[in-house]
Amino acid sequence: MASSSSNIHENILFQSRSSDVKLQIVPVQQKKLNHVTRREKVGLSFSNLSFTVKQGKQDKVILKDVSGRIRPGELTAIMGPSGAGKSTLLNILTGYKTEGTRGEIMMNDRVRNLSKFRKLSAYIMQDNQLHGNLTVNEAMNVASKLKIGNKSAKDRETIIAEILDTLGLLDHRTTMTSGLSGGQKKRLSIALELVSNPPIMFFDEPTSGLDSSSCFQCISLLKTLAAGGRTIICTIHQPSARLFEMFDHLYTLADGQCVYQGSTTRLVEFLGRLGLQCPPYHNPASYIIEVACGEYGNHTRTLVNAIKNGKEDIQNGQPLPTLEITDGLNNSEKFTHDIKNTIAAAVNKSDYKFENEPVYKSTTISALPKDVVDDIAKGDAAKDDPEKASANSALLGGPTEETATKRYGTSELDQFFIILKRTLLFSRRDWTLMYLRFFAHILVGFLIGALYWQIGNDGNKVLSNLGFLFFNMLFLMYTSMTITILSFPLEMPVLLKEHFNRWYSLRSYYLAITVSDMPFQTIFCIVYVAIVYLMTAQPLEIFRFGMFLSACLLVSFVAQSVGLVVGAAMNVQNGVFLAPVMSVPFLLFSGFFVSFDAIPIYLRWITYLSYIRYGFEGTALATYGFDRAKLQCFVSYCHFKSPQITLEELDMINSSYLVDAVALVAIFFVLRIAAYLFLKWKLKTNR
Ligand SMILES: Nc1ncnc2c1ncn2[C@@H]1O[C@H](COP(=O)(O)OP(=O)(O)OP(=O)(O)O)[C@@H](O)[C@H]1O
Repeated sequence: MASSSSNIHENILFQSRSSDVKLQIVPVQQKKLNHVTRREKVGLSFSNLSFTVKQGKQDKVILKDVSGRIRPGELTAIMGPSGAGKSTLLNILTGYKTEGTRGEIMMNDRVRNLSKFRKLSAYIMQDNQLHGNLTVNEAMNVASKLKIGNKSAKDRETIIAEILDTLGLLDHRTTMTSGLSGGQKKRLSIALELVSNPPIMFFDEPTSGLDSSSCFQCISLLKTLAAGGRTIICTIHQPSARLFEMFDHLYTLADGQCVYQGSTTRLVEFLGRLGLQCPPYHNPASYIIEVACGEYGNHTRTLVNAIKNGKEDIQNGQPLPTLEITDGLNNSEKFTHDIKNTIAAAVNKSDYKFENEPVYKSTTISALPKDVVDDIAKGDAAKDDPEKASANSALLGGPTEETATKRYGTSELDQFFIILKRTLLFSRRDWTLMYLRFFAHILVGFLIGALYWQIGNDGNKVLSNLGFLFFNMLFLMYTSMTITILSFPLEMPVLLKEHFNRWYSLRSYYLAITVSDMPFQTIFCIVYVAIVYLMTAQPLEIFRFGMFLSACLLVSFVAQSVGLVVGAAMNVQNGVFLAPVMSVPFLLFSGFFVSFDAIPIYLRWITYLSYIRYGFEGTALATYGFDRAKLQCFVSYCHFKSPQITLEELDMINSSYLVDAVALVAIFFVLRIAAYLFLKWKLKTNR
């Protein structure tokens, strides 16, 4: 009976939704990850973990001295009412949150080295964070090149096929990520991380937004991953009874304290001992949440004391803890004292072990496919024998030299090229980023060309021509800046996830995105400048055109850098408002509205910061400088017939094009470095 149910589960798990009808006739295939890199098993324990945030002048304690233990080969659920601290605990365990945290986190019974831990773990966040403009295959290729770039292309291909097959995504290889269903996106997020076969995986609400069937598929998948020897931890709100029984281990929080830790099958018994009888046919998962919410009276302290705030771990076959009579307060102070002594002894001896050694057994094991059960059994049997273990399990095996020493799966130079290629690929597919921008440049180019038609050599229309030069700056500034402000913050969540999961360094990423848009921006700018330059009849001399174009290009690159700084420092809403507002002084002090001499001395410094001024001056010098011959005059008197007079009026007679160009290059570099620093800061503070 159990075996047939497991077959059905497996079928449901690995068939696409559209092929439900074939469910009964497709033979069950053994789906195992045989080619992924073998990694060591990771067990995690924590003791007296507290998390405090500042709220105004006061400290708010969110986690209160909780302890716990999470074993490899088990699927662990962190449950609790809303606001109990589930996400906070998960974020601390992943290493995503470090500030404001107190307490010990141990990895395989040794004090955790966060850097080493991050190499072994993967954090799959709630909102999937995928690039919509890549196909499943492309996304997998990028992940594999970044994470296991040392393997041959053929090996990577095999691993990708194996993972996609196992996760039921093989038929969707060519589907765009944006076209996947919620459950498929979740599976793709898992597949991307599975490439490097992390022994410990964290999931923040993996079932949120999924229908009940997809929830079941998702949890079944996590169960299968756990059965392979991995440590799987996820937060979950309130699973159905069917989902709940798939978890091996339950960690329940209420008001920042642990109210239950142990096997899911012992929960009802544990609560019963404390006089909290779960009604028959009532979902135990709902019942513990109701108890934690205080629907049956305030039992939080009793539960916290009974489970010793997570120090007790109720496993199958282990006696339930006896309820200690206390003064009614939780025992955390006593525990803190105890554990500090234990840790101090451990640091001296380096052999710290948790109170209760794990009893590694799952009562829901019969719900799993047979090969998975075999794996668990082998893992169990080989537990005390590392050699046996590495031979038997898909996951086991000590860390290789590589995983032990290298921070990333590939060199930073390779990372740069892989990210560059990926960015170019989805830029090419991004309608707004590419085609709309291209059409906007052409359209505005022709409009401006028509408006200022053939005025460039007319001595009577010099002021209008200066207006044209200024408008060029305005247009190039806004288009380059706003597109970056709009698109860059959208990248942030993906960057946060990938960078946290050690796909690449921030340096490689930043360099790649810095370089990636330049070719497109250059082409758009050349097309625009060529159109307006010819239509407005500016001097037809190659060197003047070259200088004019260079000044325009530099201004658009600088404006793009401003967009990057704003995009890195704030969200889209604030950026879209603030960036244009902040640009106003630069426009005012560009030299077009007020000449330099007319500006009050105490405000002149702003002109030195105005990149628009350097751009405007550069194009004006390219147009009227370098001994340009007198303009034509079609009326009786043209005041600006001589280009010299125009430059004198603009206070540019002694200006140097070279100085303008160097200033623009310098501002460009300063802004790019500033954007990098903002990004670095944001990656830190966003956690
Ligand atoms: N940075 C912070 N500043 C202030 N309060 C915070 C901060 N982070 C978390 N909290 C508070 O801590 C409590 C626990 O938050 P957490 O997100 O961990 O809860 P949760 O159990 O995951 O809730 P939910 O199920 O609703 O997501 C909440 O009351 C939350 O408002």
